[in-house]
Amino acid sequence: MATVIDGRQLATELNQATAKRTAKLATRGITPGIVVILVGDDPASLIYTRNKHRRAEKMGIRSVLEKLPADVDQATVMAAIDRYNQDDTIDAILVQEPLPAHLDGLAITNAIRPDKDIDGLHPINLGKLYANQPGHYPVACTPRGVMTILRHYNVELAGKNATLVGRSILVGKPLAAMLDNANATTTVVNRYTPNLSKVTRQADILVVAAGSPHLITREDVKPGAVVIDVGINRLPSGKLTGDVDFNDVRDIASLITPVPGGVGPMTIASLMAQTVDLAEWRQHGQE
Ligand SMILES: Nc1nc(=O)c2c([nH]1)NC[C@@H]1CN(c3ccc(C(=O)N[C@@H](CCC(=O)O)C(=O)O)cc3)C=[N+]21
Repeated sequence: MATVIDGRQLATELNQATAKRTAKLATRGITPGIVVILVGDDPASLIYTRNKHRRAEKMGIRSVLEKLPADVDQATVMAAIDRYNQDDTIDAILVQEPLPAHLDGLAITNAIRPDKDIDGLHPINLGKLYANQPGHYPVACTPRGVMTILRHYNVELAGKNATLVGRSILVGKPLAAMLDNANATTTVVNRYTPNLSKVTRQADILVVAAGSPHLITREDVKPGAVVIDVGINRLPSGKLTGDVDFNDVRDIASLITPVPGGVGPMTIASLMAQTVDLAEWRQHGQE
């Protein structure tokens, strides 16, 4: 029977550590600041954004919510980015995904100052991660949270097979780079991969971020594997469920994340920790 990873508990511990760091910065008159730019009124995005805002304010991070209408034009979004790039009270800029199709998301991502790029999506930050460069730079918060979970539960990575189902720029791609940098042998599969099950069954660490409810069942999992479920799917009943059929897989895995209460809370906690990192790094750059 697998140990169920307690993402909420781990997030609470990380949030306490982050709050201590903001308290210390406050004695120097520094308040880390994050802006979340939300375009339109997608209900799921509204919930996440409000959660982030509440969490930030609770831990001494100034949080600004910039709500723009669904039909906003590109120039207005670019002007907002430019304003926050220059605003010294803002350390972190997050543009909530998904964006409406009429907007050029790449141009928006590329306009964010790399040292304020809280999602680690700017090509400069992605390139540094891919090259495993030393030094300080932001990385995507969900993968960062997953790496923290793996470290906390002492999951050995060097020499292990890590397989990722999903290759998004916010999760699969950066997490594959992080696992590779930690000397795991990484395999990234996608919807065109033949014999998916055969590949996933080789995984010592299986990360699923495909956005497909209960895609992974026990036949897809190697006995004793560590299973990390990044999927968040809302069922018609309103219940949240992951990309892994938790009840089917839990007794074959050694460690498994639940949904909710697994990766999600760690994403938010990592976002807060990295906002404080960005504030500290910028401060050091100015000294
Ligand atoms: N630029 C950008 N960066 C993101 O990091 C980003 C984004 N856009 N767009 C949407 C996704 C999704 N995401 C979640 C974060 C926390 C939970 C979370 O805390 N989930 C709770 C449940 C929350 C609930 O009940 O709804 C849990 O899993 O336990 C979920 C989803 C960040 N995302």
